[in-house]
Amino acid sequence: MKPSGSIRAAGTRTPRPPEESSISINTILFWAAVCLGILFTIAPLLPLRFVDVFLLSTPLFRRVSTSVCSSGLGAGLRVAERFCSASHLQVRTMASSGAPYAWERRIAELAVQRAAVLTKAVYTARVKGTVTKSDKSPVTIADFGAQALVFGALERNFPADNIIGEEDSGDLRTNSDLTSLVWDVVSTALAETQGLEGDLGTVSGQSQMLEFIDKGACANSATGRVWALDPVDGTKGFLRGGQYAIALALLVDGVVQVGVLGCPNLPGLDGGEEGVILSAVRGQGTTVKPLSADLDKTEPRKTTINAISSASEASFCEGVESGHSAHDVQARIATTLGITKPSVQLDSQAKYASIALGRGELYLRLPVSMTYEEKIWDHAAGNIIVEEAGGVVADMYGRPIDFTVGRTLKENKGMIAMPKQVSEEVMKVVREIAVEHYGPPPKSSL
Ligand SMILES: Nc1ncnc2c1ncn2[C@@H]1O[C@H](COP(=O)(O)O)[C@@H](O)[C@H]1OP(=O)(O)O
Ligand SMILES: [Mg+2]
Repeated sequence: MKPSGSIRAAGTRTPRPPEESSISINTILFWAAVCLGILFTIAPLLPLRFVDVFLLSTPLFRRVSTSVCSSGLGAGLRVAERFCSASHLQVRTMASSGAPYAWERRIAELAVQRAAVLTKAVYTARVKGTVTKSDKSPVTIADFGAQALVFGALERNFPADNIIGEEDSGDLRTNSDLTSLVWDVVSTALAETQGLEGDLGTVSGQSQMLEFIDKGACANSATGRVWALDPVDGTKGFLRGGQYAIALALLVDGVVQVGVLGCPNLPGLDGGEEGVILSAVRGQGTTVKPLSADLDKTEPRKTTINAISSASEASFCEGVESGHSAHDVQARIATTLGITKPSVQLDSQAKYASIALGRGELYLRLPVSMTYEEKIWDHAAGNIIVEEAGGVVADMYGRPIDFTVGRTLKENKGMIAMPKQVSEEVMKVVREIAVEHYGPPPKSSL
């Protein structure tokens, strides 16, 4: 694990790796801006291949353009950008966006999209390389492969950040056949997404793949910048042919600041192709795009939770697995709230995505056992995506979710997500039924 000496003020871009931030003298920046301005201006006149290769693949270009923008000398560059052809949009997006966490959001979206190429291939494949983990839950080659791809992308872009990931390479290191299966799907996904290599990097071979998979062992979620990943959330749904999600979030000092959910099997936008990718940055709202879109060239669409005036109007969703949430308690809550529509059952954080898309209003997740501790990667991305869409997320006692306590959310029990307008009404009913059914909130373990 890398040292956690990476605490930065919320909302600031991750500094480039040490060697990249060394270009800091104003004179160099000024002349770099001038040169880039000239280059961008004459770009359309040059052979496309030369320009693309130069602009998109040289590390020097990335270093200089990042420094130029952050130093405020990017004006010439931005003016020159107007003359550029569409093939440079990738660079323009990277260089000119000043919104907090724009870089993190973009890389997280691209990484989730590339991971989805892999998971979709495994989803339809006959062999999924399923093994059962020590906690009896299933894991497939898609979980391992997607984790390797996403962690490789984080390592390339944010090498000082810490990472919490659901999987580790233990099962692979003792099973070379399984490792080969994972490598097959990783290398295929890399080949199919070559255009992303400049931004996300690659995986050089099986040994680096295992190294990447093991980058998620961080146990501290309270300080510094920490990414949390569930490479295939809802593995049971994934194996059953149901919903699943690739869920990635960035926490800064224990607060979720960025969340991305790739949901390959959710219905598309406007009746389009199946699959959506949602993302949220704290204070900037939640947006959605088709999962298969060219993300740099597609305008994000704002999405908001349905504003209802009474909980009785809600349709509610819950998990499919009766071992993961208490369907009977959820049904009782729904009846008490006056909800008449039957529940919509779907696996994974696709539930958070669905209500953020206005395809349902309420998500109820009451525990089957009070000893179960929800995992940070199962909720961090969904949490910010609902909150930024105008929703409220709380536990069954109405307490906010505490993401500072490590890999599990041990300070909370159960989970509910709802529109702000009815949150008091819903939380009152859920709290009363929770106390009656499970007893009062357990004492804090801190
Ligand atoms: N006993 C349990 N209670 C609540 N959630 C659980 C339980 N066992 C597993 N899970 C988690 O529920 C998530 C899926 O939720 P849903 O059923 O709503 O789709 C998975 O991430 C799964 O974790 P894991 O990935 O470790 O199996
Ligand atoms: Mg999960």
